[in-house]
Amino acid sequence: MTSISPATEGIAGTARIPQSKPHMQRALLLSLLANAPSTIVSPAWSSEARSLFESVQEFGLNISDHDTNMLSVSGVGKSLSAKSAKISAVGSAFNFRTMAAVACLSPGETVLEGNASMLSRPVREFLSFIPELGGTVDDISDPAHLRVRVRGGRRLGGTTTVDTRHSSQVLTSVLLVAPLADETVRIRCTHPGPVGEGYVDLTVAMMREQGALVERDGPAFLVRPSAYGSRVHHLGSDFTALSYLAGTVATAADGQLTIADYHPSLLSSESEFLEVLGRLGIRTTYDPVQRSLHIDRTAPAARHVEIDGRNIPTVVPTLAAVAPFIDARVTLRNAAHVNNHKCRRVEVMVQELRQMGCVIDPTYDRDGRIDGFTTQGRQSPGGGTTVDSHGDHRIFLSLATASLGCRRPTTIDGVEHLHASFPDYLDALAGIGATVTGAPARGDLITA
Ligand SMILES: O=C(O)C1=C[C@@H](OP(=O)(O)O)[C@@H](O)[C@H](O)C1
Ligand SMILES: C=C(OP(=O)(O)O)C(=O)O
Repeated sequence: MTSISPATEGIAGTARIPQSKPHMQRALLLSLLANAPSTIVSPAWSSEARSLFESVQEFGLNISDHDTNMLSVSGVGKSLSAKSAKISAVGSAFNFRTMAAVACLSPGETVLEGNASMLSRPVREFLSFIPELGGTVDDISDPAHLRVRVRGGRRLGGTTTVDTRHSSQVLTSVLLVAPLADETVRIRCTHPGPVGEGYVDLTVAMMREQGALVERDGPAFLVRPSAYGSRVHHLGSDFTALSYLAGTVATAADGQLTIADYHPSLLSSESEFLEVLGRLGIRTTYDPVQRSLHIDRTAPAARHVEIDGRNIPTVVPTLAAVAPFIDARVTLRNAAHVNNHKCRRVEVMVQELRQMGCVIDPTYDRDGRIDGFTTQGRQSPGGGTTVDSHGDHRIFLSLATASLGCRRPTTIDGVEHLHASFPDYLDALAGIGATVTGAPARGDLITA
């Protein structure tokens, strides 16, 4: 068990964060689907990126050169075929959904498998794009695994309707493979403004950079047959990883931080998050020459800071962790979809923060679902307890952020899941002055 002590002396120093996981995953997929060589500069090797890397190799991605600074590969374009019949996405819904879409392009049969956490997420009932575009899909799950068998279509194309209320990832998955269909693909979204829209915009931007012909008209997309060309991918920084360190500027007794080698990404969710931090009184100042991001504390922008969680799903748990330490009321709404993740992230954060002694209440949407949280001003929670990260890296990271502001050390289980997005997190935390005990050796973290 890992224990994090109160940061009564404050935090200070310089830290580094990983490159963006969403960019890395898209870069791997686009590299497979490209007809030409691609290079990923400073690849971001989280366990989820590694697992996707293995999957795209199964479909034919070829490595030409690989060291810590550079990954050079060549893709197969439309000539996809799975070498092995089985692809494992472990606990990553992004990997499962995107690989299901990729399997649609492959003439053979592919079995995709995910762990038990994915059985309770909106994954299997949202694969109807496969038959709508001309492939077939059978659900062969058992109680411990989500498992589907996908067979690609002879002639892919047509119209598919995507439900965009629960996740943006299905839309991203269909979009990514659509240029390689034989005929034009039309995608109709059930609702205007998908949740996590910034991620869809990132998908479209990266597709266009590689030559895909994508048009958007409100909730409708039209993708014409086109080829993905060669690309050198420079990944931005991972703003969700940033959130856990930026949050410590509010939760620790005092302090300021510098993030070295910070590269703003193309994600609109990132700029939205930095704007929210500013309103909470966590100021970020970017120096484009030094490529550093300085973070310090100022006063919140209002007595009641209201946040819309729709486009910033990954940082909703971080904001819940930070809210009890802000000198203002904080209310975050429109985040019911964040309960569709590795665990029911909003509900779990409210529950575990209460266990640590925080006063935080859930908010409800019109259908009576928990859609956010509200706090009433700066608190001094007791801590001194053990909390559960529910097997979810983002919950561990968020609870660790809150732990620095408690009066007694907090023990958090699930450190082994940090590898999913931020393998060097504990070193970064120790480097800014936090006291962490019981941390495992790096090699003991889960690697896939
Ligand atoms: O496309 C992506 O890379 C992601 C999309 C979002 O998923 P949801 O729309 O399911 O929240 C986000 O939460 C996830 O961490 C990454
Ligand atoms: C993107 C994430 O999860 P998933 O792919 O499982 O939705 C995440 O937890 O960072």
